Amino acid sequence: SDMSVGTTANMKLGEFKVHKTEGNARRATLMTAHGPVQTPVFMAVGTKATVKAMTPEELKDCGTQVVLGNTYHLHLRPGEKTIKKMGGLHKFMNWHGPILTDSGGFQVFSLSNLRKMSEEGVEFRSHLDGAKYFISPEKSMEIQMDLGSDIIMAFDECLQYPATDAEIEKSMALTYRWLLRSKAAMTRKESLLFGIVQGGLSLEHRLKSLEQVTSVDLPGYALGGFSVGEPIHLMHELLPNVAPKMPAHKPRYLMGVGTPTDLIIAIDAGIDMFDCVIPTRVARNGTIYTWQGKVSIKRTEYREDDSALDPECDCYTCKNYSKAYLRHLFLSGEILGSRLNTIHNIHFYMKLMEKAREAIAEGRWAQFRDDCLTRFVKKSK
Ligand SMILES: Nc1nc2c(CCNCC3CCCC3)c3[nH]c(NCCc4ccccc4)nc3cc2c(=O)[nH]1
Ligand SMILES: [Zn+2]
Repeated sequence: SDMSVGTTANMKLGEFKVHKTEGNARRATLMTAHGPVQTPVFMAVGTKATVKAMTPEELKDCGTQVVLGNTYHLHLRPGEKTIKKMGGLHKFMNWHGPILTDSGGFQVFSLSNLRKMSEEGVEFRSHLDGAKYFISPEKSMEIQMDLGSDIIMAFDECLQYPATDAEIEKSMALTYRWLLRSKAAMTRKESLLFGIVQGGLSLEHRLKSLEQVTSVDLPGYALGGFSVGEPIHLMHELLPNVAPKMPAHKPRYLMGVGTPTDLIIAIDAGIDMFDCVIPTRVARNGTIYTWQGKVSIKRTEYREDDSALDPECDCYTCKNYSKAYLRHLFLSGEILGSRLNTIHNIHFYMKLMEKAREAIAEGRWAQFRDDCLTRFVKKSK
């Protein structure tokens, strides 16, 4: 499995070692201050210093390697200065593996009632109590460094969809200037700064932003501006024309993506890292991902169904509970229902990535890709 690619001993901080490729897909290892990350990797979203409904031990048991923190939320509550005083985010949330934090820009645009944008940064009111805040590239770096993040995202502007060519050009130019300020302000040597490529859904602008952002020497690069309301096929069509053009020996992170099908398509295009709230969010709403497609646990047909969520899954939930019981918990609004469904969905996503890593390492990625796409796009029940 993951050790088939040999040892990660004597890898330097930030080193990205590509062990095997098959087409654009690659099996690699990224070394962080909190240990190696085996890629392709799905990273669990822990917005408010917790991956909702799961303990760190359960995350580890499901194969989680990296947890995401949220600069915007943690800045508002409890504040990065408090978390720093408590020993940093790893100690605060008792997660001692790698942590990646987003830079907060995307969250400001999607959560707060924005007050005003300027060259300097973004002024906004908190979605919690309406208090006024200001985030800039410098402030975002300060917050992420105070949190003790292993992978820090540059402060960018994520354009909504649709956007005109003029809006795209203006925004990606600002994102580039903010990247230079982010790099100048990120002085924490244990942290890896990733740049973010924008450019909307336009290949021409994507390649221009790619050229600008990758002209800045950084340990990794992300694709932002996707999964922002565009028809998903547009992203599927653009990825194979953009991802392979990103630096081959640096990690490629597709932000905010996605469903199991999205992950398979993106790995095939050359993406290494992913994050999305889908597996945790839809679990709490009773939607379960399985190797036979999606299951909606509330369906009446499961009322007396004694079988596991997924006969092909070996997670704690599938080994110990029936669909009937999980349907009962969901309909009763029981907290245990959220916990058990989340454990399964996170385990499924992590197992999907583990199988993808093994398939690439063993030269059978094309077969695995096609098998997954057949399984996942089958109608859901
Ligand atoms: N800096 C930055 N972040 C982006 C993010 C946030 C990624 N998760 C961050 C975690 C850190 C903590 C919180 C999240 C994105 N998320 C999405 N789509 C999510 C779409 C989605 C929403 C709800 C359900 C399913 C899909 N597109 C994104 C684009 C950008 C971007 O350009 N720049
Ligand atoms: Zn399971």
